[in-house]
Amino acid sequence: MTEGGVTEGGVTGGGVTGILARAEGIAVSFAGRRVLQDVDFLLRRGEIVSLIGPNGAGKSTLVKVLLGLLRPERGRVERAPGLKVGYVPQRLSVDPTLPLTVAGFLSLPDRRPEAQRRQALAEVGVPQLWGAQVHELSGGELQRVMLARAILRGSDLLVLDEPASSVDVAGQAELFELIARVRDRRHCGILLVSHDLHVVMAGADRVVCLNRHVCCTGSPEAVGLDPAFAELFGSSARVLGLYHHHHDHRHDLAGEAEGQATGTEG
Ligand SMILES: Nc1ncnc2c1ncn2[C@@H]1O[C@H](COP(=O)(O)OP(=O)(O)OP(=O)(O)O)[C@@H](O)[C@H]1O
Repeated sequence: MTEGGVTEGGVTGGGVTGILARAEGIAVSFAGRRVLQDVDFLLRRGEIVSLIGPNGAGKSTLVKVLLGLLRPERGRVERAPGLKVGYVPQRLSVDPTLPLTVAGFLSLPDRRPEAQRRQALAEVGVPQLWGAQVHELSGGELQRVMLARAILRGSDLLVLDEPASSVDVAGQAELFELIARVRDRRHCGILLVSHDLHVVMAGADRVVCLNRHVCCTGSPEAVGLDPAFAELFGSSARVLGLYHHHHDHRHDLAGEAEGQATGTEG
């Protein structure tokens, strides 16, 4: 039924290549409907990559494939041996009747020394939240606490789902500075997943623009100027400037590509 393959020993995390995860030729269908087609993706240690695309573009599906939570119908996935992934969700549903402080939450599922927990909270800029109740945190605070938890667990790869959705514009700039600092200090790979094009401009090393296939990829500047990006994001993309890159396919009304994509890894 499937030709998908997952290899855990094929790449050297933090070694010669520094590749944390790689996917090649990925295809996924749900109930006979193709949601990913011929997708290549690469993430290296020390890199911040933004995976962007409109709602339903297949971003979460690709992340699940990369993390080994979903087996692709076609293609190949490789992960660095023993890769530790820290997932920072958009929000977390916490039972408000369950008292749980941030300090306690940082020790889930296994206990961590207080000094390490305090240091992780300080590293993400919210040391004052130590005694706060998790269910009372704002969206932005919760994301920082989740980030602290991922740091504490020594994650090699941090995946942040819609990182900018719960914070205002000023908060977003701060959050992205923080993400860059975490990358510099921990030398982990960071994958930002978003349908919000502003995330593109927020300090990623590389942007991958997905709409069932990789429409364009490269530096934020190059992607911001790509007509494929403009086509996906409409008029809001046009404020980003001029186009210089060619896009040799169009999307039909169902979002399917007509013709060939030429997106290459930047
Ligand atoms: N388990 C599933 N069963 C059936 N269809 C699914 C399943 N998971 C995702 N899909 C469909 O696959 C498509 C891609 O979904 P996916 O969640 O990957 O998109 P996304 O880019 O992450 O979207 P968003 O930005 O809205 O979160 C959507 O049309 C979705 O309805």
